[in-house]
Amino acid sequence: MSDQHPELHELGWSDWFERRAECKPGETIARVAAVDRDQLLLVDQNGHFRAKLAGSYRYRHQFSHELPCVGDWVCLDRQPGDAFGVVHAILERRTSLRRKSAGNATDDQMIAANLDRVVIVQSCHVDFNPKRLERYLVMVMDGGADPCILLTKTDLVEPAVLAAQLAEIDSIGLMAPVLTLSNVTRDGLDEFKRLLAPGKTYCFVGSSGVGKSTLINRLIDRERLETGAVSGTGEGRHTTVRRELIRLDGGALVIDNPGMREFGIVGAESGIASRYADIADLASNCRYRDCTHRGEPGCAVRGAVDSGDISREQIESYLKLSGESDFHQMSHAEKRKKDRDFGRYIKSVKTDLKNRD
Ligand SMILES: Nc1nc2c(ncn2[C@@H]2O[C@H](COP(=O)(O)OP(=O)(O)OP(=O)(O)O)[C@@H](O)[C@H]2O)c(=O)[nH]1
Ligand SMILES: [Zn+2]
Repeated sequence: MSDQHPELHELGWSDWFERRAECKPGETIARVAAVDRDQLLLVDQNGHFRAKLAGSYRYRHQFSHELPCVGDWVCLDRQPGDAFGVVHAILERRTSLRRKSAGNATDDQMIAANLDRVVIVQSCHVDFNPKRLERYLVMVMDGGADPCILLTKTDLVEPAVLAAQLAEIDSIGLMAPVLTLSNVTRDGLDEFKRLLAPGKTYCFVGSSGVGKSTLINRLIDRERLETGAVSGTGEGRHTTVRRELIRLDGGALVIDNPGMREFGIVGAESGIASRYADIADLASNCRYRDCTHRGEPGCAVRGAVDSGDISREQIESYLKLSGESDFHQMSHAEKRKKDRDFGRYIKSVKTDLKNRD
């Protein structure tokens, strides 16, 4: 299909969405920049504007994960002169970050959608905790986004301490990039900025106090954060909405909202880890010891996909998480070691999740 929305690429649009856009004639596409109760702040090639969800959409979609969240792409109706656009559809999400509900997956709370990379931030000073890092990793991968690990406050520890932490992360054997920086000395800041590609969407998760806001303020100039709010009058109510989807000078998009801050603190994610553990168990039944689960005969993992026991998405994120995309390039001994390490890793995450509450 030809690209019908070149002007949206700076906002994160891609062929993936183009193939799934099912807008009716006359409807346009925009991205959700913030959600404020029943009002949406949208952005398209012409700038920011307000919108509401069509009553019919609300009627047909009652689960919380079906409601728009920041980062979503929507189809809307907006006549010239209208104060509000009317949103009729939300495009399929390529990735998401969601807070798992204790009960049904349909009650999951969406935090943000269509993130390309989630930066998991820990301070190397007092916050460093590999177990927590692993939990974040599993949650990020479960939503389909690529993770990246960032250690902040390098100015507060001796180089040897930092080196030991990096070695510990390395021993987990994940393929996610690991970066370090100090918001104070700005050491590592330029390297980190190089990771941010134009038209890609990023967000930052991690415990309170690790330096997420400080870093985001370094990336955006402060002024834009404060004047980023858009005022408007909605049915007699005067409100101000702070933009949560921010475009950096280099063209990368950053989502920053309060939900991010709480992400990972809430429990009940053990379902995810046990799902991965199930796949790891299955893999031990594959005919070939070094099966990559990418089409070998006698593959138990593919078998489970074919019979519908596990979804293709789960397998994809499992393969990503286990780093098995690089698997076939390893020697036999390396593969054996990796299998063992990953099995152990998954078990530790699972145990850790169990022990948490
Ligand atoms: N020494 C040092 N201090 C830092 C660094 N980055 C942030 N800080 C300080 O750490 C404190 C917390 O930083 P924030 O940016 O507010 O942390 P946060 O992750 O946004 O925290 P929440 O908003 O609660 O999620 C502030 O006092 C910062 O000045 C760093 O690289 N080195
Ligand atoms: Zn297999």
